[in-house]
Amino acid sequence: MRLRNIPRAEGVLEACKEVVKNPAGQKSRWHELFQNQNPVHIEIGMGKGQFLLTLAERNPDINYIGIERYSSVLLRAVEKFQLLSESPKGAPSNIRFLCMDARELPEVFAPGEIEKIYLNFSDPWPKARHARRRLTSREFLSLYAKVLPPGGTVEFKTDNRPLFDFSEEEVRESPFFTLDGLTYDLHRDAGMNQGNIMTEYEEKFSAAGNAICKLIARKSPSGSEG
Ligand SMILES: C[S@@+](CC[C@H](N)C(=O)[O-])C[C@H]1O[C@@H](n2cnc3c(N)ncnc32)[C@H](O)[C@@H]1O
Repeated sequence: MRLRNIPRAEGVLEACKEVVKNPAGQKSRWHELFQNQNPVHIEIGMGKGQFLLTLAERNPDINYIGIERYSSVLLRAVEKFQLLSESPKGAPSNIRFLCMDARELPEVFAPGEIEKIYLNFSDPWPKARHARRRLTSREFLSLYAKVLPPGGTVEFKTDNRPLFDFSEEEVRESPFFTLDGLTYDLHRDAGMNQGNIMTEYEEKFSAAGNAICKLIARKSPSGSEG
């Protein structure tokens, strides 16, 4: 996506009460913010928000937090949310938005505070020297292990086969996670595709004929918290 941080975005995000302005101040208190004890699921790199908004509408008993590091991109998701609010059906009340880098996860969430992490069509960072920046690298997996409880999961989708192969390898070598599911062609895999919600990138790439890969990594009961 070309847009980065732009002044108009800052104003809209500031005014939106679903955008949490001081996420670190909510650490250990996310249930208070949602005013219920429902599980919290997050999407990192939520982009324009179609995936998480649909999930939130379908699952009112789960709390969702969309994380995006660029305000210009988060703006698109928030505008989608605001359009829904003005529609007769209204917007889901179980969703919040954070403008932050995933590297800050342990400052924002206490150990075990998140039950599921979604990563969809994450940036591939194709150069080997940038491998640590990939959201499925061992560096990020160890951050995820800090905020998930034992049994918590990371679900990752992409059409980028080199990134997917790298991610599978990182999970297999991880001391914190075990591979719990994998497909190289999600849309033809009845089991893994059940309840699948397409992201904006998924719609674009599958329309172009690309197979979508998906893996599920589960935090081991014995795995330490990174
Ligand atoms: C290729 S887009 C995919 C958007 C969306 N998930 C989809 O599937 O349509 C990846 C998004 O992840 C965001 N992103 C990348 N690294 C991030 C990080 N470390 N923390 C938060 N967001 C990140 C990017 O800004 C971008 O919006």
